[in-house]
Amino acid sequence: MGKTLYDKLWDNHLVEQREDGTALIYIDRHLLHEVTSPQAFEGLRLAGRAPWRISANIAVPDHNVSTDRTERLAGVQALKDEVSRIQLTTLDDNCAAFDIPEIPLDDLRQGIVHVMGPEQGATLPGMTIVCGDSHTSTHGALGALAHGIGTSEVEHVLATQCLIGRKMKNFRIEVRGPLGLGVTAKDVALAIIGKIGTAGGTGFAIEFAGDAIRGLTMEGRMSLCNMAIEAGARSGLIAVDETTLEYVEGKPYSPKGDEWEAAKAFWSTLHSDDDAVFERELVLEAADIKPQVTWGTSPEMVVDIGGRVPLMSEMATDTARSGLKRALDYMGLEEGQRIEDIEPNVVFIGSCTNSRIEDIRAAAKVARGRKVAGGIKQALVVPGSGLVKQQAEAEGLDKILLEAGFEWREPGCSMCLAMNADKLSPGDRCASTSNRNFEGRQGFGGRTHLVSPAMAAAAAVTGRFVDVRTLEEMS
Ligand SMILES: CC(C)[C@H](C(=O)O)[C@@H](O)C(=O)O
Ligand code: SF4
Repeated sequence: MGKTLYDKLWDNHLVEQREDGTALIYIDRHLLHEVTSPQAFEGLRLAGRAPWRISANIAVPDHNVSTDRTERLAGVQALKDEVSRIQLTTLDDNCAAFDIPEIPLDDLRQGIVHVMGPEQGATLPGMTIVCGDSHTSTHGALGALAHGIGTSEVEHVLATQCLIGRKMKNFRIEVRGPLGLGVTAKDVALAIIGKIGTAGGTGFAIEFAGDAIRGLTMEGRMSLCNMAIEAGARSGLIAVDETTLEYVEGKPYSPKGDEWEAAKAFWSTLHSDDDAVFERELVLEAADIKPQVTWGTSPEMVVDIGGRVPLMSEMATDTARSGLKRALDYMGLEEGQRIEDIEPNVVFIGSCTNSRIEDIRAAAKVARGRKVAGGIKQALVVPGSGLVKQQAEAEGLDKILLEAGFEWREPGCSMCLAMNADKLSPGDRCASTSNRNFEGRQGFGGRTHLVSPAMAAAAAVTGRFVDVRTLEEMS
């Protein structure tokens, strides 16, 4: 019987399979950030242990960093927020004490851990990759087995380079046919979650397949795998192809010379066999996927831009009715309200879902020659890393965005979650390219609508949600 891509990656890293279903797997790459590493380092300290394989680790600050240029230039010690300052200095101190390679805050390569990894070639096909962060699923876009771990597991991986786990089941989601103009990987991710729900992928590793997926750039593939966790799956995967190899070639940590040739030959085997068996399969037609907007407090509360908020009468059960009521109350929306009548007052373009160069290009394309609408009090564009920022500036994208009235910030998680100075105020309504719209996610009382970068930029320049495909430049 053939193997799935996930089966191959699992088997290649299996150290020991136990009869009770648990297994020990070897971890090739461990990414660290400031939020989930302090207790792990403390654990090592208390146990008198040292990291097992120093070179497998790479750390970067991202969640608590300031995205304000002046504050950034002043350095970590000058950071106004005390909690953030402690988090960041603790990461620096721990990396220094345990010899862990760290990309510091003032380094051009600094950025959101899930943007930095692939960019540096720290993420490579065929690897097992973990990080104390649920969006580690992002890295599966390169044909790696990648998932988030908890803080105690961070300590375990540091100490042993291994992880105890259970094999997941295989779920293939095939998206057939080309995506329409103005429809992006983000829309595919949201449409899938709208269909299967936030628990639809629980217990599975999802392999995204089909020509719509093969047609995505690496940036798009990362956006999609990033959101596998929002569909309940700890890992998202995409088979290695020419697009993957082209992306990986020449990255700082990528193999070179003969090693590159050998790696390439091996990586080319990293796809599901024709006769591989998936426990669950789903097929979607790309032509049916339109730009998506979430209206509620879970990523599965999502509709097409042309759609409307559900009606109470459409809910089948009392639980569904009270769930809808609660979401509508929090979001300040009416049942049946048209999405195109919703007016955000904040726009956030960034996060590990959508802060790569192609995302900034998409936003700038919509912003070019237009102005941020009067009702928008803040429109932030936050590149995912210093390298993305540099590339965008080389292409003049910062100028286009600034000209239109957007703010152009320093890299970090920013307004994706309220762990730094970029926050929504109670009642703010944000068109956001991030991945979670839970209550309070972007700040206490803040309301989040998840969209693609082009849709967020369109909302910024029109002051309401609008089908980006109807804006002149896109047609
Ligand atoms: C802080 C971290 C543990 C968390 C995660 O695991 O995802 C964060 O990145 C998030 O997006 O909520
Ligand atoms: S950008 Fe958001 S989702 Fe991604 S790692 Fe940071 S906080 Fe988590």
